[in-house]
Amino acid sequence: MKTEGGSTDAKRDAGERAAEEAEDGFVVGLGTGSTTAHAIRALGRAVDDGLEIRGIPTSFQSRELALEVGVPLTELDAVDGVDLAIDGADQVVDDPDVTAHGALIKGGGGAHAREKLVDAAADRFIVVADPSKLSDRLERPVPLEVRPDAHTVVAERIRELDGEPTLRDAERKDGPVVTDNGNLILDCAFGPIDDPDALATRLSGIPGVVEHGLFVGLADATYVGTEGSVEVRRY
Ligand SMILES: O=C(CO)[C@H](O)[C@H](O)COP(=O)(O)O
Repeated sequence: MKTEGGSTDAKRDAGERAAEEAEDGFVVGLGTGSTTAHAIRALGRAVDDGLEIRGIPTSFQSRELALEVGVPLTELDAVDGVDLAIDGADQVVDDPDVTAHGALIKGGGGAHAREKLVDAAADRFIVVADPSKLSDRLERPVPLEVRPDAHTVVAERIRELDGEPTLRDAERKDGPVVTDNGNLILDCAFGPIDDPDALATRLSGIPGVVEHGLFVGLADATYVGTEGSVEVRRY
């Protein structure tokens, strides 16, 4: 379930601007997706120019790209902390008048379990986005990474919460998407989500759910590329 739309230039502007926040000695969380890929490429160029960082990939995709562009890698359990995480989002609440301002839906690439681990561990978590991701509330389906043997019982619990679960199908492979962790993805439509924090708590409590794609209270800022400039939302 990749987010559709969004200009490449806007994504590049956001990603490259966020990469400028990395400093010598930083451990940097490397998110997943097309917007973050611009940040990883910019970090690779900065490393070529002498910046000394280590990256923690959040997916097979971000690991491969980091290796390709020369960002030295480490692991979450091999470092004392994460200084900065840069990651994309599928939807971002952009309304300073609501408590959910800055809450996210992630997992369009099925990488949200590792992304949440790394983003939550970071001293500073910057979301990179183009304007198509901004919304006054979260309403896209929420991806749930679920254990393969649990997908039918989790789907039933989602229906009890008035959600509509859909097992994510793979493209160019018969059957479902299998995550980097060997699990399945249920995309769960709840309609407009008035209280993401409350829904996040309920989803976390369902046995068999490895991780859900609601990121509430985690982001420190969103860098929004607007084709030529970058608007910064701080939380
Ligand atoms: O959460 C994610 C992957 O699980 C991505 O960050 C999210 O889907 C945004 O991707 P893109 O920058 O390609 O629009």
